[in-house]
Amino acid sequence: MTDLTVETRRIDPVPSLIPYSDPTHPLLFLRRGDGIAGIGEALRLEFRGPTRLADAAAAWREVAASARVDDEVRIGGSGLVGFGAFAFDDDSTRTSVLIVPRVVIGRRNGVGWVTRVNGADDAITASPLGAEYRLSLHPGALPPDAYRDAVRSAVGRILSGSLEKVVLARDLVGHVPAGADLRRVLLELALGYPDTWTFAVDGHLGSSPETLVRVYGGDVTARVLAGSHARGADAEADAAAALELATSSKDLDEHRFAVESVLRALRPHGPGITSTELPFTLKLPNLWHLASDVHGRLSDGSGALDLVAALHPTAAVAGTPTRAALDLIRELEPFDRGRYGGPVGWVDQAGDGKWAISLRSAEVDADGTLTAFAGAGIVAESDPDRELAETKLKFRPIVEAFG
Ligand SMILES: C=C(O[C@@H]1C=C(C(=O)O)C=C[C@H]1O)C(=O)O
Repeated sequence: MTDLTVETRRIDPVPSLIPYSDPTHPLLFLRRGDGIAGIGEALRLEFRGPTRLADAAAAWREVAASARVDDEVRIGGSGLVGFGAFAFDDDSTRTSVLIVPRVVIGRRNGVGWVTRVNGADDAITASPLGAEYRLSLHPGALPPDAYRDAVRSAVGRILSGSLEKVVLARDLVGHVPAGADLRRVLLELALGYPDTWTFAVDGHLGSSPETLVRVYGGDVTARVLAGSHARGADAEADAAAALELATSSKDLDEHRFAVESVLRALRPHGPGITSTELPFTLKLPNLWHLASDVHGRLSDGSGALDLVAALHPTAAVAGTPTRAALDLIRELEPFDRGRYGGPVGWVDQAGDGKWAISLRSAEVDADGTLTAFAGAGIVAESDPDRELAETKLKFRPIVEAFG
C-alpha cells in the first residue's frame, strides 16, 4: 500500500457542504450544517464476512501509521479521514468499505477547511444541481401482509422463550434515473431532519437519528434509540403521544435491551462508561423515540473502529440475545439487509471518529436500483398492525426525499 500524503488548510467555511460533493458518488457525513464532504477516492479498502469490522480497524491502523499528515486545523474531521459503510450481516453479499477521498471539505463551529490527499488539485466549487426527478417506492420481498405474518411468528418465538427481542425490517424498492443527482435527496434529508446524521457513502445514503459511537481524545459517547411512537396531530395529542411512549412498559423493555447491549459492549473498554438514568423522549419530524445517552472515558486506547466492531450489532437493530435474534432475522427476512442497520461514519488518523447506525436509509446500486429498509423492535407485547405502521413512519424520510 502506498503511503498517503495529506494536507489540511483552513478556508472560509462554505455555506453548505452538499453542493460541493459529487452528484452521483457523494461522500458525506453531516449534522446541523457541520461535517465533512469527500470528493473522489484516493484509497478504497473493502471488507467482507464476520471479521469485516476488526479487519477494517486493523487495516486503518496501518493506513494511519504510514500517512504523512500536515494539518493546520486539527479538529474532528480534519487531517486524514476514511468514510465507512459496513454490511449488517456477517454473510451479506454487500461489500463493506473504507474510503479515503481525494479531497475533503469540512466545516465545524464556524471553522472551514479543505484536505487534499496525494497532492490532489481539484478546484473547490459548488456545482449546480442536476435535473429534478421523482420516484415512487414499492413493496419489495417482504410486503406489508407478509411483514405482519413475520411479526406474528416473531412474537410466537418470543413467547416460547427462544429470545426476548428481535428487530424485523421490511423493504421498499424503486429505480433512480441514470445520472440522477443524489445531492437533491441529501439536501431534502438534511433540511427535513437537521438533528440527524445525513450521510452518503458508496451509494448508501440516509438520515440517521442514532449515534452508534463517537470517540474524541479518549472520550466516548453514544445515543441509543429504541421504542417509538407516532407524532400527535396537534400539540395536545403530541404531548400525549410522548407521555404514552415514556410510560409504556413495552417500549421501556425494548429500550432497556438496547441500552444494556451498548453498555455490555463498551464497558470492557472503559469501566466507568454509563448511560443517562432514565430514557428521554426524542422528537423527530416523523416520530417520537425513547433515547438514552451513553458517555465515559476509554481506558484502553481503543479507536472508533474498535468500538464499532465491539458494538455492532446492537439490540436496537438486531435484538436480544444477539445470536438468537440474528438467526431469527435470517429466517424471517427474505432479503440481505446490505448496509442498512450497519455502521456508517468516519475515522481519522488518531482513530477518533463519528459513527451512526444506518437507519432511514437507502442503497442506490450502479444500475439505479434503489432498496430501502425500515424495521421495528418486536417484543412479547408487539402488535403486527402497530409495528407495520411504525415501519411506514420510519420510511417517510426516504420516501419523501426521493418522491
Ligand atoms: C430499526 C429501525 O429503528 C430502530 C428501532 C426502533 C424501535 O424499534 O423503536 C427505534 C429506533 C431505532 O433504533 C429503523 O429505523 O429501521
